[in-house]
Amino acid sequence: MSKEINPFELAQKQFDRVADMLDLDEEVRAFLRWPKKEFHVRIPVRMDNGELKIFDGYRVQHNDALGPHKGGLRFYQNETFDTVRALSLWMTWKCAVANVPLGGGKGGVVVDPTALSDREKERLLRGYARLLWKDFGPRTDVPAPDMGSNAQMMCWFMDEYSQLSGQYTPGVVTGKPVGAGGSLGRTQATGFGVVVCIREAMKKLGIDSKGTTAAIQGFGNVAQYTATNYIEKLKGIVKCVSCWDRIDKTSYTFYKADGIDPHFLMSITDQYGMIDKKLASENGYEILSGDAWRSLDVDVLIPAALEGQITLDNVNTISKQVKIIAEAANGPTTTEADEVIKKRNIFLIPDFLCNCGGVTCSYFESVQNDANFYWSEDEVLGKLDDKMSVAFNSVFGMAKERNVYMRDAAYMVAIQRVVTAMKLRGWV
Ligand SMILES: NC(=O)C1=CN([C@@H]2O[C@H](COP(=O)(O)OP(=O)(O)OC[C@H]3O[C@@H](n4cnc5c(N)ncnc54)[C@H](O)[C@@H]3O)[C@@H](O)[C@H]2O)C=CC1
Ligand SMILES: O=C(O)CCC(=O)C(=O)O
Repeated sequence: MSKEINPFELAQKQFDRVADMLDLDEEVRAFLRWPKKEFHVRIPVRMDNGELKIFDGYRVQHNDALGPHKGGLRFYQNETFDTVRALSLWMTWKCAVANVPLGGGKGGVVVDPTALSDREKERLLRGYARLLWKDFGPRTDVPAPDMGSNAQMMCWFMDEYSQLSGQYTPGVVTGKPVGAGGSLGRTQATGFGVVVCIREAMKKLGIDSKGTTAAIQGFGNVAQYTATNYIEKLKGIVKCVSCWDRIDKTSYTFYKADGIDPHFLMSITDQYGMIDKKLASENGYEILSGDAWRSLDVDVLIPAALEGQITLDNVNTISKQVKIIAEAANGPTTTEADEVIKKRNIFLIPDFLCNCGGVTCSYFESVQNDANFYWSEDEVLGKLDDKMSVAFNSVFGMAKERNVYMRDAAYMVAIQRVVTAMKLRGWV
């Protein structure tokens, strides 16, 4: 997110706006505007060259009225406490809108993971787990992969926690590899869920998905499976994806007028979502500026990389052809840009609804860990489709009933569920 946009202020602004619309009690607001617990740790790591480096790590637990705190652990060089705070609020609303019995949390380590060897990454991850393990647990707080982290890292977390607690505890973390307590379907779950939301939105808008076009920002976990599912399930065309190029220190858009081939691009993309520019260009891809994805003539725009990507400065570059913005990333749109999107009557699928497929599948993983019984991929994705469709339709129903913007409707559904649980538990 750019320096001027503070994501925590954005998350609080979005909440305040709906709190006003719901005429929410002052005490409840005060409770929900801030996280319940916050941790800042300094993690010492012996690097491969013998040097000792200290990394800052955060974990923020926003609300656990509906169940244990839940949310990813990011490894990102520009991480800030406020970004993690914002993301922990959004996790609370995400779990509530998905209707899974979980609360909100998020973690982050200030580090460029691409600059670490695998062994350094393991030491850093285990160091983070050692400092905070008493505040994690299957009934307390359960992390998951997020930007810059992956299934292998979750497995190290699970192992460190299990060793420290003296008990094999797969449910302390989700997004683990299949074969080490992970669930089939988790890798593609977020992108799969994004496409279920787009499918449901198209049904409501009377759009036949076949042949529709999309532009995607990013090409990491979420963007990759959004692209494959958009093409395979909706029979649509993805015109571009994009990525951050850490060698050139800039971003690029990879464009093909008749549609990209995500499987080919995945074969030339590294574990951090960086596409090989040379190989792409040799295979017929046009390499455009990092901003180009936003202004293409497409039906669906899908930010799937970072916070703060659609702002007042650039929202008017969005093509008149765009009918749907599907927010696959967390917090990609500022409140000022929201006003323009509303006026232009572009249908918005808000982030914590659009990308709740990941945490919903994480919930399925916890259920399987508790039962020590594992489901087939079809079973996982079938249940995910059902839950995502219900979540989409509950928000759409609220938007119609109250005649409000989809983001406000998603907040209304989520806040009401969280506040009901808080009241039932006697917290407010
Ligand atoms: N992985 C998951 O299950 C979930 C992720 N999210 C959110 O989705 C977004 C993406 O997450 P992942 O795909 O997991 O991350 P990732 O780390 O796998 O991929 C991030 C992608 O964004 C690209 N990128 C980074 N900076 C960029 C820039 N300035 N311009 C263009 N591209 C850029 C990277 O090159 C990479 O392709 C984040 O906002 C994350 O919080 C939300 C829900 C679940
Ligand atoms: O799978 C999870 O538990 C959380 C995923 C996440 O961090 C997110 O949805 O932003």
